[in-house]
Amino acid sequence: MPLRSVFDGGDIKREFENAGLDPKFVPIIWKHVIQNQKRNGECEEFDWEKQVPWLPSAAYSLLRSRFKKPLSSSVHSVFHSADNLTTKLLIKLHNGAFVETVIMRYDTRLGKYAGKPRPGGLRSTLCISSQVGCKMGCKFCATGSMGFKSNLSSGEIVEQLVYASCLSEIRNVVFMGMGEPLNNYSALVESVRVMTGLPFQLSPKRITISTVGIIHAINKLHNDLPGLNLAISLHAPIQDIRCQIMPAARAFPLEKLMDALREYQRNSQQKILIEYIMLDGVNDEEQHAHQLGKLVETFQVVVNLIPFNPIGTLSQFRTSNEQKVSRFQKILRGDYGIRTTIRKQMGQDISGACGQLVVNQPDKKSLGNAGVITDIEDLVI
Ligand SMILES: C[S@@+](CC[C@H](N)C(=O)[O-])C[C@H]1O[C@@H](n2cnc3c(N)ncnc32)[C@H](O)[C@@H]1O
Ligand code: SF4
Repeated sequence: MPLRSVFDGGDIKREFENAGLDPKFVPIIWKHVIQNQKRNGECEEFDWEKQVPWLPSAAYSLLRSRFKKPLSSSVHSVFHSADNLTTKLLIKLHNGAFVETVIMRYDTRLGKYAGKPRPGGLRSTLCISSQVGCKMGCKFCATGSMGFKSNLSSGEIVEQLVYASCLSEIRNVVFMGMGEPLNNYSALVESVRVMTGLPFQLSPKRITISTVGIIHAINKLHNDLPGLNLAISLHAPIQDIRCQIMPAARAFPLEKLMDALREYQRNSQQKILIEYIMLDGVNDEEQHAHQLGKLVETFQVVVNLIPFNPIGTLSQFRTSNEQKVSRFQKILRGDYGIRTTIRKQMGQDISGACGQLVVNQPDKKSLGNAGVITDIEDLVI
C-alpha cells in the first residue's frame, strides 16, 4: 500500500530498514522536502532524484514506489490578521476533511508581550490540531460540538509544522488546536519525536501538550516523551462543576486526575500549566478561586486564566468580566502564592481560535468569529 506522508516518521524509517537502507537518510529527505516546499510550494509530481540529491538508487526506487508526492495534506487557504501577528492555515487532509493550524507571532522588539524589549525580533508559536472533531464534548468548545470525525496521522500533524515553517520561524508548538491529543496517542508521540529530531530540532521544552486529562495516557506520557510541557484543561476546582461543563470528567474524576498529575510531576520534575476558562457565574466566584488555590497549592504550577471565547449559538456561556478575572488572579497569587497569568487575545479579525472552530466547509462563513487566544509568555513555563 502506498504511504501517505513522508513525515510519518516511524513508517518511512521502517521501510528504509526493510529495504536494507540506512534510516539516517530520512531526516536528509525531510530537509530537502521542506526546502522544496519553501521554494516551490505544492507540487503535483515530485522529482525525487532532482529534489533530494545524493541518495543511493535503491532509496529512489523506494521513494518513487511509495510516494507520488511527499506531503499528504495541502494548504487550502491562508488568513492573515490585520496586524500580521496571527496567521491561520486551513489545511485539507487526504480524506477531504479540514483542520486548521494557527501561527502566533510575538514581536519581542516591541516588548509587547515580554514587558521589556529584547533582541531577536519575531518569535512564533504554532497551535496544532491532532484530530478532526473531538469526542470529549466540552460544553464551551466548538470542536467538541462536532463530535469525533477522525484522527490525524503523525505525518499530518508534522505537515502543519512544515507549512507553518514556510511562513515563519516556529519556536514553540502547542497542541491546542482541534482535538484531544492524548486520544490520538501513538500519532502524537510519533509526531513529537519527528519534531524534536533533525531537521526540525524543536526543544521538547518548547512543545506543550494540552489535554482534558486522559489519566491512562498521562501516566505514560513522561516515559514516552520526556521533557515536554503538560497543560491541563482543568476549568473547575471541584468534580461537580467539572462534570457540568466537561462530560469527560465523569470518566476521569478530579481526584484521580490530581493523583496522576502528582505522579507525573514527581517523575518529570516539571511545572504543569493549569488552564482555566473563566465562565460567568459558573466557575468564577471567589470561593472557586479558593478551592482552586487549595487544590493546586502543593503542586508546581502556573495557572492560566482564559477569557471564554464566544462560539455563537453553540454554547450558553459568557465570559467573566475583567474585575472578576483580576479578583480571581489576586486570590490565587496573594493567598496561595500561585503564579497566575491571564491569557491575551490575538487575531480576532481572521476568525480563528485554537480549537474553537467547527470546520465543515472551507468558506468564510463556516469559520465562525472566535479570536485566537493564547499568550506565549504563559505557555513557555
Ligand atoms: C481546544 S483545546 C485542544 C486541546 C485539548 N483537547 C484540551 O482540551 O486541552 C485547547 C484549549 O482551548 C480551550 N477552549 C476550548 N473552547 C474554548 C472557548 N470557547 N474559549 C476559550 N478557550 C477554549 C480548551 O479548554 C483548551 O484549554
Ligand atoms: S476543549 Fe479539548 S477536549 Fe474539550 S471538546 Fe474541545 S478539543 Fe475536545
